[in-house]
Amino acid sequence: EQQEKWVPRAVNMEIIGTYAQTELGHGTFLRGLETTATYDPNTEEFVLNSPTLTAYKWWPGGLAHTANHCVVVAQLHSKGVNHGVHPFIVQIRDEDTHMPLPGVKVGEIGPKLSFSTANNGFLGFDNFRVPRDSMLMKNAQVLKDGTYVKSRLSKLTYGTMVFIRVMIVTDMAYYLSVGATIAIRYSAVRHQSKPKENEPEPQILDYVTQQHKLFIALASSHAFRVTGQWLWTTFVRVNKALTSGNADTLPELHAVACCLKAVTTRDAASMVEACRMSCGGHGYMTSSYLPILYGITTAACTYEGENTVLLLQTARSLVKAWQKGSKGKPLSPTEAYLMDKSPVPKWENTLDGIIAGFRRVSAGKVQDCVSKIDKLVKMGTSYEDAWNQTSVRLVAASEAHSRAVILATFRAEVSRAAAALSPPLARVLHQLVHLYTVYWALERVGDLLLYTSIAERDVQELQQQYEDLLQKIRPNTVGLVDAFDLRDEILNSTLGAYDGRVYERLMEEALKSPLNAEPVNQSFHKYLKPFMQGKL
Ligand SMILES: CCCCCCCCCCCCCC(=O)SCCNC(=O)CCNC(=O)[C@H](O)C(C)(C)COP(=O)(O)OP(=O)(O)OC[C@H]1O[C@@H](n2cnc3c(N)ncnc32)[C@H](O)[C@@H]1OP(=O)(O)O
Ligand SMILES: Cc1cc2nc3c(=O)[nH]c(=O)nc-3n(C[C@H](O)[C@H](O)[C@H](O)COP(=O)(O)OP(=O)(O)OC[C@H]3O[C@@H](n4cnc5c(N)ncnc54)[C@H](O)[C@@H]3O)c2cc1C
Repeated sequence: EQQEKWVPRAVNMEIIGTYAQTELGHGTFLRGLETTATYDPNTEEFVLNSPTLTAYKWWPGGLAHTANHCVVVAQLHSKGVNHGVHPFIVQIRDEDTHMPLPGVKVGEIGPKLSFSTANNGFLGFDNFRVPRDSMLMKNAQVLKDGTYVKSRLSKLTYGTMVFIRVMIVTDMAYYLSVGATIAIRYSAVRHQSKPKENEPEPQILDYVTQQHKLFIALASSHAFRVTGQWLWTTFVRVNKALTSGNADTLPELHAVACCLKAVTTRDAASMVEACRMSCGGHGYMTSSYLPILYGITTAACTYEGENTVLLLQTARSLVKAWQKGSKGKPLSPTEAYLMDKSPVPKWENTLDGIIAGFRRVSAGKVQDCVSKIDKLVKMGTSYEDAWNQTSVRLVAASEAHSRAVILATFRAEVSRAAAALSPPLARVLHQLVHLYTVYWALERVGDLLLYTSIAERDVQELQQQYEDLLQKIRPNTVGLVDAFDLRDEILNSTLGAYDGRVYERLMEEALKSPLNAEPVNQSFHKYLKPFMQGKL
């Protein structure tokens, strides 16, 4: 009945909430969170407290001035025992006056790289009492007398984070579609330089280096949208199993959500930055929206699980899978390829050949990690230290695994959908799959040379395939970004507007600057003039 109590009020916006988990002192290590929730059986209440400065919640979006409730993650104490972190729904502001309630200290954390509208806040409790039913009791419970009833699976507390990580993959597809639309439309409008003296300045979109910078962002948007849909379907299936008490598929979902969130956010941030730089000086204008878009995508590399930490979570799963598989036990579908012990096949410069190559790279890296860890442990190093000393390789193995998942999913889903598409559209989408796959083969050619039978002539041929694909995709580029159908109001960009009136829009925006309100700014009279007269 807790959902009946809280959900309708949240849906109709009586409750405006946020997720208050991260503290000044801990964001990654959840078992180290310091906020306490101590059960008082005499009053059937929890007493929330921030015992130290580092216990203050810090970062939750909307916490500073918007939220009047929040989900607080705190160490649950009852009958003198600490049962670990649990979620509590807590009202922090009066619903009429919006004043912080007594015992609640809340405020804004200050300027950030971007997300300037998110009023991320801090929150401290001074022995703040909440009723027993504030504890979200879907998984674990505390009875009236303070008896703690354990969840059947402690990690279910972490379920919110899996959900958001799943959603973030699709978010990155969207942000890349915005960045690609702005940069490609601008590149179609911008003319620059004179490679041929007797011809007009060409569109910068005709420079192959510009195509190299931008087409991968376009292709990645589709790759991440398709992968995000696959991941969501997987999430729904796992959650259905969880509701019937079967948690067998949760570890695989956690592992694949971690590495896909990490890889898609890092790619999105770096590709949006490439979109910005491909627009020259005008890409550095806030009015282009690209700097803001970079701020949004790079934040995703940190929030909802810092990328390195998440890649190491996946690596933990890959190492365990390797050890399980080596004992002949069955592996999860996404990790089953790790046990492919067949001899390394002759390299093929085909999509299937490249996907198989990435699986070989991932399996080879995982095997190398397991060998290094085993060797260190045999020499007397603790497992934890051996893990840490191998962690750079573990992250690389995780990335290779993630790339293999994306490549295979993108190819499979487009091939499946192609049958229902017009031949011209199917052809263009296949070109994007091909470009994405060959791009990453070239980006990771060192790994392929180490773990597959790819030869120098294959690499030369892949480079030529890549350059041919840039040429094939060029005529459809503007059509492909128009197909994202992003309205000008959403793009919010002087460079990406549908009508292509870039220069007029740049000047219109510039004239809105408060510094253009008067021909001589008062700073001249206050600082420059006295300085020039030697009076400062
Ligand atoms: C509407 C949608 C909107 C989309 C987004 C919009 C923008 C959003 C705007 C901004 C929003 C930003 C909002 C925010 O930023 S909210 C704050 C986000 N914060 C985090 O993500 C914290 C990250 N840290 C952790 O998750 C944990 O501390 C980790 C995992 C690192 C270690 O933790 P711990 O030390 O306790 O665990 P362990 O490593 O010993 O592993 C122990 C076992 O547990 C398993 N395990 C671990 N985790 C999970 C899991 N989750 N599901 C299932 N299983 C899990 C694990 O596989 C292992 O299994 P085994 O190997 O023992 O079998
Ligand atoms: C824009 C934004 C919005 C946010 N919104 C929210 C929100 O709404 N609610 C909320 O609760 N939180 C929110 N956060 C906080 C976010 O979840 C944390 O910042 C994130 O979990 C990382 O934790 P941290 O900041 O403590 O970094 P740390 O974990 O301290 O990371 C610092 C460095 O230490 C490394 N490191 C840490 N642990 C390990 C390890 N075990 N192995 C190897 N390296 C390690 C990391 O890789 C990283 O390089 C937000 C953050 C941002 C930037």
